[in-house]
Amino acid sequence: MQSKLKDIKTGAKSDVFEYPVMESFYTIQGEGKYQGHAAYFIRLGGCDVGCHWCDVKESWPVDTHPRKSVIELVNEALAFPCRLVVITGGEPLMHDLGPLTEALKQAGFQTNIETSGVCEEVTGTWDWICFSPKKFKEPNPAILHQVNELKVVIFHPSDMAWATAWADKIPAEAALYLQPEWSKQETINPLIVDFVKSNPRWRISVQTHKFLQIP
Ligand SMILES: C[S@@+](CC[C@H](N)C(=O)[O-])C[C@H]1O[C@@H](n2cnc3c(N)ncnc32)[C@H](O)[C@@H]1O
Ligand SMILES: Nc1nc2[nH]cc(C(=O)O)c2c(=O)[nH]1
Ligand code: SF4
Ligand SMILES: [Mg+2]
Repeated sequence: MQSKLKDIKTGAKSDVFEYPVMESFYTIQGEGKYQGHAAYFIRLGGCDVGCHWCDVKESWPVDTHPRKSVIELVNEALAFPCRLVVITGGEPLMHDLGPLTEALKQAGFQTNIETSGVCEEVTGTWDWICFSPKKFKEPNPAILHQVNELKVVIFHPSDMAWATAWADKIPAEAALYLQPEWSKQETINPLIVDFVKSNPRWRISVQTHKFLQIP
């Protein structure tokens, strides 16, 4: 295990650097480009974006979750056969993800992130950034040029124009997804089906893990 990495801000050794962890679990990525891939998820605590339809509101507090060190998190991930880690939350970019992602990469993991892009700074070394902007809090524009996947949740028909305008702000090769808000599929699915048939650069992402009844 690596023990010489230092956190760029605090100088703390990465193996003792700690994060609030709501949960971590081995599952199948249910959404977006990596849907269907086995992945180890690390869900960090803390989010102040306030989406009223958020499906993991228990993640919002930053102080109530047990803290785990980089070395613990990497060792837990290494216990499973896949070498794909997804860091999510909460809003994971609330934290300095440099030490965690550097250690994960040194251990041989692909590092993917799920983020709203709301952060002071985009930290971490990423193989895949899934950017899911929200109307409720402006993302940091610094993330835009690094985006690999845009995945916008559609709750109301009026979200469509807001969602699709983001495509002009990110790299042309980014994968584009519309994801129905889980409780609104009856009204939203027909809309996004028609939209993608007319705009085939876009794709649909449904939360397949919920249909499969897995974490
Ligand atoms: C829980 S969030 C955590 C990561 C980050 N805070 C974000 O919002 O991207 C993970 C993904 O779930 C999506 N999501 C959250 N609640 C949802 C819901 N009720 N229906 C559909 N997607 C949802 C988010 O947009 C995001 O793409
Ligand atoms: N299986 C599974 N796939 C996911 N993709 C994004 C998720 C998230 O909450 O960030 C998620 C999740 O919670 N479970
Ligand atoms: S940004 Fe993500 S974690 Fe935060 S409230 Fe919205 S969906 Fe939930
Ligand atoms: Mg989820």
